[in-house]
Amino acid sequence: MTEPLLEFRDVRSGYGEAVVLDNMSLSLPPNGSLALLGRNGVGKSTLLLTAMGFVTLARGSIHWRGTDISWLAPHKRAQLGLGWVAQERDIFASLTIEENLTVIARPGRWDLPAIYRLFPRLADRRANMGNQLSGGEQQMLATGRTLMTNPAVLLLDEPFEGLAPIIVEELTAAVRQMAIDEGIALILVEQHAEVALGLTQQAIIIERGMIAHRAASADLLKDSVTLERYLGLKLGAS
Ligand SMILES: Nc1ncnc2c1ncn2[C@@H]1O[C@H](COP(=O)(O)OP(=O)(O)OP(=O)(O)O)[C@@H](O)[C@H]1O
Repeated sequence: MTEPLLEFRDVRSGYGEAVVLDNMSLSLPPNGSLALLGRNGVGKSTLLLTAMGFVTLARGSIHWRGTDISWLAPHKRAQLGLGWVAQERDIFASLTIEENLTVIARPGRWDLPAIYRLFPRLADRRANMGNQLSGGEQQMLATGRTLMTNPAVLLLDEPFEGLAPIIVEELTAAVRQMAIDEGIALILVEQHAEVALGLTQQAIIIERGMIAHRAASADLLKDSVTLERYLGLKLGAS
């Protein structure tokens, strides 16, 4: 059996005394893709922050290719190949697009030409400053900047939030290319469940910090009862 790329074993984590995630066990194979679904505030972003080491573990362990990384600092996890794209996007406002892309780059197949092929909008605006970008361009830049570190897994936190439908389509195509064509593993936190399920192989639904449901994404997409029960989603109406 292939060793998982990233594994959570019975993880409990949170902020200070407040437990947000509990009994969290999941396993992401190399080239795997996982949608994290759930209503607002159930702990999806906290799961990504826990994977990166920004949120401290209270119990359990986190493993990368079989090695326990539970106590490794976030920048060390990034060096191992965990590529996190924050919900806030965190663009450097006083740097150009090109400078934003190269500032934390590491050698690999994702270099400037590859990012510009994936996001032609960024190529057109390469000299624009970070504070002169639309929300969609910021998201492309945040994603491109993380790809420039040549990660083995991308952790995307609500990448489509607040974006116009045409931009969502462009980004969806890019994510599909990364995940399906390029084989980068992916954990995708997303409010648009139908979009997330269309981009991933597996899905979990989180409720009050615990896994309430696991399924293959294609199966969950057809499971209107579960989607409505946990997400309040009526199929075709999202
Ligand atoms: N820095 C923090 N300090 C204390 N509590 C926090 C902090 N960040 C998040 N929380 C709390 O942790 C819980 C889970 O938040 P989290 O952002 O992980 O949820 P989420 O599922 O990603 O929600 P959303 O879809 O709204 O982003 C919430 O109750 C939230 O208020």
